[in-house]
Amino acid sequence: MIELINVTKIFPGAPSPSVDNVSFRVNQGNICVLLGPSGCGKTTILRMMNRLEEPSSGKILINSENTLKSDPSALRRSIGYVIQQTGLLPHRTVARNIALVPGLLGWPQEKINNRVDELLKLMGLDSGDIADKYPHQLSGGQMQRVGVARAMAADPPIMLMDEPFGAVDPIIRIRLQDEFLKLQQQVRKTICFVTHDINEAIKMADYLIIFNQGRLVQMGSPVEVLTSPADDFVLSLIGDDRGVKILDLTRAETLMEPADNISDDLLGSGCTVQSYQPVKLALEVMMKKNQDRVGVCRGNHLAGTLSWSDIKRHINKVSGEESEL
Ligand SMILES: Nc1ncnc2c1ncn2[C@@H]1O[C@H](COP(=O)(O)OP(=O)(O)OP(=O)(O)O)[C@@H](O)[C@H]1O
Repeated sequence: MIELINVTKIFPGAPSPSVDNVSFRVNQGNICVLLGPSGCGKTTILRMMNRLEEPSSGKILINSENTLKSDPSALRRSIGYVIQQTGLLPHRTVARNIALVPGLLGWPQEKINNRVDELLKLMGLDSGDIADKYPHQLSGGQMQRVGVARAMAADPPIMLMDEPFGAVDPIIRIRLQDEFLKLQQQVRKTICFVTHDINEAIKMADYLIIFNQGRLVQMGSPVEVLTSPADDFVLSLIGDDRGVKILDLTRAETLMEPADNISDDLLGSGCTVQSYQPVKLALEVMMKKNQDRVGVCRGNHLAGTLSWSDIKRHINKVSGEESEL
């Protein structure tokens, strides 16, 4: 749906390209996360997608159309854009901020009002309480939700999200991430999401693209990147605890031993997880219950068990370490 082909951006007077010969594709309905340290060119890439910047060379296709041949205003109205500072207009109420793009597109007022109400509900905001407030009267979390609602107002198929949850505290941030992932299950937008937070990247990404100094250094699913980092830079970016991060992405059923000869005692003890839940949760349940294995259930039925030694073996395998932990 979005494709970059050999895109380079050199700002006037800059000693080196901010974006250096970058090519990648974002598939429809996926969240593609651009990850990398500050200044590696992530924001510039997003801004080139909606023509707030122009590439020095190369091209960007959206639905196979070269964006440089489209009308920039029409292009921007067809793409939702969320930035860290939310970009809300301070002199407009929440409702009028959300109504901005539908208004520019000439929607009838009643349709706009209904859409504003619908979006506030979707974002878990009480319309009666918040619609007539101004941005400075909102909490950080509310402001970020309104920023996302505004970007979604005209139901664009593509959303560009630049550190959209960066300005809130870690607890609200996790809540906003969870809410957004739940919402994405319903709306299935094509999303390019920028962050420099590895944990956020792993959590949000269907597909991860890593940059260093304007260059693309690795792309793949979070599990692929964690299990096979391309070089020392990626290794340092993802951190020493990549084994633990993988446990958060691995479903309990993939490591369990089948339940053939096991009694159902574990079921009674509450020392269980569901088959689709992450191995990391299984580890937490084990520690809480002071056990060295958990039951892995499908619904009410015990499908297998997962032991501490199964998990250790897995961590050693993905970390490529010979030694026992
Ligand atoms: N308008 C501009 N003029 C000149 N240089 C710019 C401009 N915009 C960005 N740059 C430079 O391009 C490089 C990449 O910046 P960019 O904002 O894309 O990085 P980033 O990875 O998004 O960083 P951050 O995570 O800090 O937002 C930086 O060196 C920055 O100084």
